[in-house]
Amino acid sequence: MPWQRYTSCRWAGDQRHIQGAYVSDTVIHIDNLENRFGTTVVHQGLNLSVMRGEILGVVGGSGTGKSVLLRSIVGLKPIDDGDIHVFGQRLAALDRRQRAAVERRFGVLFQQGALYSSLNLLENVALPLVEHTPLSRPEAEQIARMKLALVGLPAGAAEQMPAALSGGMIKRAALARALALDPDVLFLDEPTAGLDPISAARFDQLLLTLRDALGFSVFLVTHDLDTLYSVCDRVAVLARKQVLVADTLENVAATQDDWIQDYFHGPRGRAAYASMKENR
Ligand SMILES: Nc1ncnc2c1ncn2[C@@H]1O[C@H](COP(=O)(O)OP(=O)(O)OP(=O)(O)O)[C@@H](O)[C@H]1O
Repeated sequence: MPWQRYTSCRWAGDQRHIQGAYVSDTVIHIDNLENRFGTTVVHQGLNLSVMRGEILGVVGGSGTGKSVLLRSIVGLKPIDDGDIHVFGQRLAALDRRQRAAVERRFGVLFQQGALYSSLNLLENVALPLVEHTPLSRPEAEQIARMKLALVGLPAGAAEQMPAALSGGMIKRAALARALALDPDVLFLDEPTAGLDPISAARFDQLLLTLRDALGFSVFLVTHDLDTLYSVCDRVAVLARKQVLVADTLENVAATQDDWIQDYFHGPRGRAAYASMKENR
């Protein structure tokens, strides 16, 4: 029983105070992960945990393997070594049916939004419900309308095609689809990329509000320093094939590492920090 193994580990009983709420569980634990493409080693000896209810920001230079890490957890990239435990279950030990049950508890928003261009917003959001639940199409569409409202889209948006929408609306619709099955963990790959600063800030605020209301955990790959400062409980830095540090933003920013110092204390980092202080 893999979960029994956890009970003797330091992080199993770890209690953290995250934005006003105590969380006491690890939902994802990655142990000694290795990922390769041919002779290119992307991850080696990578360790990381995601705690229940937290928003974990994942940062690192381009090509350090943030998206590959996300894809490994959600089952889109077979890992080459190590272990990933999700909800106390070792992924490699699960059969197809068990794995599908775990993956059903994930919501994923990919970098490009990834809506089906031939389906309107309502059909896009209803699709996972039609495919993965016994709901009838009218029932699925009723829930899809609620999800579209939840992310702040007007009722009239349901019948619109993705091509007719702004970037911010597409991100919201993609978020509605990621939330369709009421996930326990939401995976977001650069959700604010390509958005203007006002739309990006609104998206960040929406994410925070939904997390506080619904209590899911978030694995958030981002380059956006404003997002890190405004929504993340902890930040993990990927560098040199591993997670260099995973801690509060304050502790991460104080870590003595050239990339971290450049990233958090360069001009953009200082501006994001100043903006966060101003908005508090
Ligand atoms: N399907 C693939 N085949 C071969 N190599 C790949 C594949 N997917 C990713 N890689 C390589 O893995 C490495 C990590 O890629 P990944 O997309 O995870 O980086 P990233 O940190 O998300 O980068 P960015 O911040 O630029 O999006 C890169 O060197 C990339 O070329």
